[in-house]
Amino acid sequence: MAARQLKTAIGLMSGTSMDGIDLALVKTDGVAVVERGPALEIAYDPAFRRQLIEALELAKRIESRDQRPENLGEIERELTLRHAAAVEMFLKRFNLDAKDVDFIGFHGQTVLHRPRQALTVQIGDGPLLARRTGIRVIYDMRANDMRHGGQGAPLVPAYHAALAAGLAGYQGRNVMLVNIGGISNLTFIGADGEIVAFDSGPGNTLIDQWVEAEAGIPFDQGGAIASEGVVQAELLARYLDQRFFTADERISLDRNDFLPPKPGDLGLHDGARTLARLTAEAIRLSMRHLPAKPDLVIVCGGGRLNRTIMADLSDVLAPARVEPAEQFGFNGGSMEAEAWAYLAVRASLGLPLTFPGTTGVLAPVSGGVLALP
Ligand SMILES: Nc1ncnc2c1ncn2[C@@H]1O[C@H](COP(=O)(O)OP(=O)(O)OP(=O)(O)O)[C@@H](O)[C@H]1O
Ligand SMILES: CC(=O)N[C@H]1[C@@H]2OC[C@@H](O2)[C@@H](O)[C@@H]1O[C@H](C)C(=O)O
Repeated sequence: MAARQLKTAIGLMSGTSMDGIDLALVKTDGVAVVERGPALEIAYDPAFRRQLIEALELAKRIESRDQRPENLGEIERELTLRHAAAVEMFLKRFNLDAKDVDFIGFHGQTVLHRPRQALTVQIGDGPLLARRTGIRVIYDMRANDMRHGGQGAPLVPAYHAALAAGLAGYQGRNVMLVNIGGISNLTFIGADGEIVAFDSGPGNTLIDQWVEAEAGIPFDQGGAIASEGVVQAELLARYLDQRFFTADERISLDRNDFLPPKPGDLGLHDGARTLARLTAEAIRLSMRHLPAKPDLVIVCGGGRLNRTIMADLSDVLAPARVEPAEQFGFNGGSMEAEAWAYLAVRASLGLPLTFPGTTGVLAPVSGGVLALP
């Protein structure tokens, strides 16, 4: 059989933390990940971050996915132009030309996600991005999954599985990849190759909102604030009592499904400590949906840099080995962007992006919309 042709793609991710744009280049045949290229993160300035927070508020009024209430359309345009500028910067930085790139995989910014209503909205204008960059863009990769009964998230598991397929020393073992971004999600790859994935609870978003409200800082660097606090058992129990942690069904999450604690007597440190523990306990409890326990847990996303979360995770998942992605030669900060590059190539070939075991979709489906320059 002739070898599949390799494609070069750049993935663009603006995640639920709304901290910036992650970019990564991947060369792939859409099956095996052949080569992971450079990655870059471009932070949003605080003013644009405020606009995105406003966008989440405006989006609450959306009833059908094309609606853009008030100035949401303008924010979408601004977001797209920032992505175009980010691509330009990426190409320049790594000495690449637009014609070296076959596809951009464009996530956009999720502003609303209501899987029960089969409604998911990512702002981001694919055709505008294609015109600005001169590169073919594949965007809106979640919608087709939802049309076929899926949760519309997570989509990264196909990429996690491709990475795990090359993992030395753990073939024939149960491996789990956990992404701790704003929200956390996990992919279990069983010793027999079975893939099960789902959103696993709040990641960093509550911690970010808490330290911002209490101390005016955007995140708990290294988990240092949390490390000085004490877990407040009652508050933790109240969070874990929510349906998400007790129901049999698996459901994907919207950023607003969990809210930070109310300011009051709790205090900065104890709040951050309790929320870090919540992140770990949420992952542990979500694992009730898995067919077996993992031997190895690989952590990616910004939360891997929070030492309090990592220590809690090792604690609650023992005896599993818990390691940051870098321990296995992966880039834990760019994995979602890499995934969007990989998924764009898969979409271009009509290969499935999601599976019954990942989003609950009725049958494996492809997805995405192609925009030409
Ligand atoms: N050095 C650090 N120490 C502690 N936490 C960090 C550090 N760097 C990043 N983070 C946390 O990680 C978050 C960003 O993580 P990431 O970029 O993986 O999220 P995202 O991609 O926006 O979210 P999602 O995966 O939910 O879409 C930050 O908001 C912050 O809370
Ligand atoms: C609707 C949406 O944007 N969901 C995000 C969010 O952030 C993490 C988690 O919730 C995950 O399900 C998903 O993103 C990743 C990239 C995914 O689809 O795999």
